[in-house]
Amino acid sequence: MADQQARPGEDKRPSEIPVIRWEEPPEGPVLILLDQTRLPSEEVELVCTDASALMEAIRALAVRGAPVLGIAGAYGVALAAARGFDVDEAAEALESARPTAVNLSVGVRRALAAYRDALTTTGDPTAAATAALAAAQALHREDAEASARMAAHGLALLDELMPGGGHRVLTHCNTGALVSGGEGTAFAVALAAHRAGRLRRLWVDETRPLLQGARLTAWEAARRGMAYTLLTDSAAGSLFAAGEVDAVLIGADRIAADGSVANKVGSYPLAVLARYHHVPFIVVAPVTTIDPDTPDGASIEVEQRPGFEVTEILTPQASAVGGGGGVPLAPLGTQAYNPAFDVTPPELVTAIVTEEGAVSPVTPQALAALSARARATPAA
Ligand SMILES: CSC[C@H]1O[C@H](OP(=O)(O)O)[C@H](O)[C@@H]1O
Repeated sequence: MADQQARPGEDKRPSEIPVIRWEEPPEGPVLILLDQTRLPSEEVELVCTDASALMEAIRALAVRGAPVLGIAGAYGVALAAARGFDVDEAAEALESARPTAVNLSVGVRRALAAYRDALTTTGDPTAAATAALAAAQALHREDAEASARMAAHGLALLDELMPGGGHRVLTHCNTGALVSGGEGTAFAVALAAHRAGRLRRLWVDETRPLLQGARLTAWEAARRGMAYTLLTDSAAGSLFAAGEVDAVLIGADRIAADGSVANKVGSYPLAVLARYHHVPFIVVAPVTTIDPDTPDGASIEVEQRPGFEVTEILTPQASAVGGGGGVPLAPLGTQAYNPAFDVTPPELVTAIVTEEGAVSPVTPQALAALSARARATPAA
């Protein structure tokens, strides 16, 4: 098997284009995104001038991944305020763009609260717009700091579970710098292990149907000089059976109060495989992904996506929202089942790693204590 070998010393961010950035050209403020639907073949900027454009970008997964969705949602509220649009309408539209990732709502609501508070105290829409932007920028900074802390806690857990290093880690979907204000969540742990010389192999699930693993994680791992190997999702089982996986590291889009974890579809089968083969199944996510208002896994709304994402290979020209135009993989008219996420019950989760530390076993009480600790920790 011709695996990619580690390239010590090479350690570059995924792109020279930031994943998300706010700019204020003379014609008015804009939110600029690195269009993730065009990666890895093209590094293209997507300029959003209003919340509607940002909502479409979120729906198309041009910007994607729970933590950065929260950052984007907050900037979207600031954009609407700065450009004089109806802020409440913009907030509602942004929150509806993708229902499973709780961070989107967290970011939108944080900027909206800042806007409303400032408008109440000053009566000045400009001051309120400034407050919304400050909230988005603070969230952006905090996420970068949280990513670094998750990486450190996650590596410490890997070393504790598997003393001696040489970790062979399997990951699913994409959880690197493309989903974060920093270096990501689960991927950031693998990157920390690589930098410490303790990552023997990163197994990268391609992650059908939108191929976040093949298109994005493999690309990030290559830029970071990591030793990685791409595999089809269906090949993961044989890797476990061959004893080639020491741990599974995945992200999360929403963690219910009971510890149920919603994440990219295909995560739950990995949890079952990990349990059967006695391999740690580790979830890495910021505390803000823990949603105390969602009691259990059955309460999590799982986003259902269009069938053409399964029945077609989407070319850069084929919109991931408009649909069609891709290369058919199935007979025309084929109906497809396409949940974007699945839910893993807490009993299959070895640990949840956050910026406040790791929780294991995963219990409602431990998660509540973690959230309380985060609230008590001063923001960056
Ligand atoms: C840790 S955020 C990344 C998270 O988001 C992905 O979903 P999507 O690509 O649809 O935004 C996937 O669930 C990842 O684990």
